[in-house]
Amino acid sequence: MNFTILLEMQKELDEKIESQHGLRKEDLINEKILALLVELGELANETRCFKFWSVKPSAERTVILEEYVDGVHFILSLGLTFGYGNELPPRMAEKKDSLTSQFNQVYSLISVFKNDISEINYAVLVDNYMNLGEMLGFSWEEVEAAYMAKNKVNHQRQQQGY
Ligand SMILES: O=c1ccn([C@H]2C[C@H](O)[C@@H](COP(=O)(O)O)O2)c(=O)[nH]1
Repeated sequence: MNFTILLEMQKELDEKIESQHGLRKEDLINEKILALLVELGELANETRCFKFWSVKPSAERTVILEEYVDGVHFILSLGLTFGYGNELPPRMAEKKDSLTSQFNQVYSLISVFKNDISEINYAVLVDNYMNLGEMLGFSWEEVEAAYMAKNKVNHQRQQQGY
């Protein structure tokens, strides 16, 4: 598994967004961290994994996958900002024993990364976000394909003045 193609696609999308809106990626760190936290919340909301007070089922798998790859966009985008993500270390993180705990773990790791933007903290975040994807039942091939589809939509949105 490698990120090379996705990083290249993310770079192209980010550059389009930056030039269209007259921004520099170095100035968008806070926004992208918050965007990632928000996407993670949207993802959790669609799974409904923490809603012990409700009997409604989770959203459809495709909806959950789309939310998941929105998060992948911002993770890659943050990696590109700091030159991280080209060489990911081997998968080492252990999965938590419930989806809710895994979500809380990823939230914590986004904060850890925000407070100390190091390559190791980035790699640990990526590792745990990938574990979250596996716990949601997604293969890497599915994630890649869904990422590519959403990346295309994001380009179209920019062209249409989103
Ligand atoms: O610099 C950016 C800004 C946004 N997005 C993408 C990530 C998500 O797929 C989507 C989020 O857009 P909303 O649907 O939340 O507006 O935009 C990027 O890839 N790079």
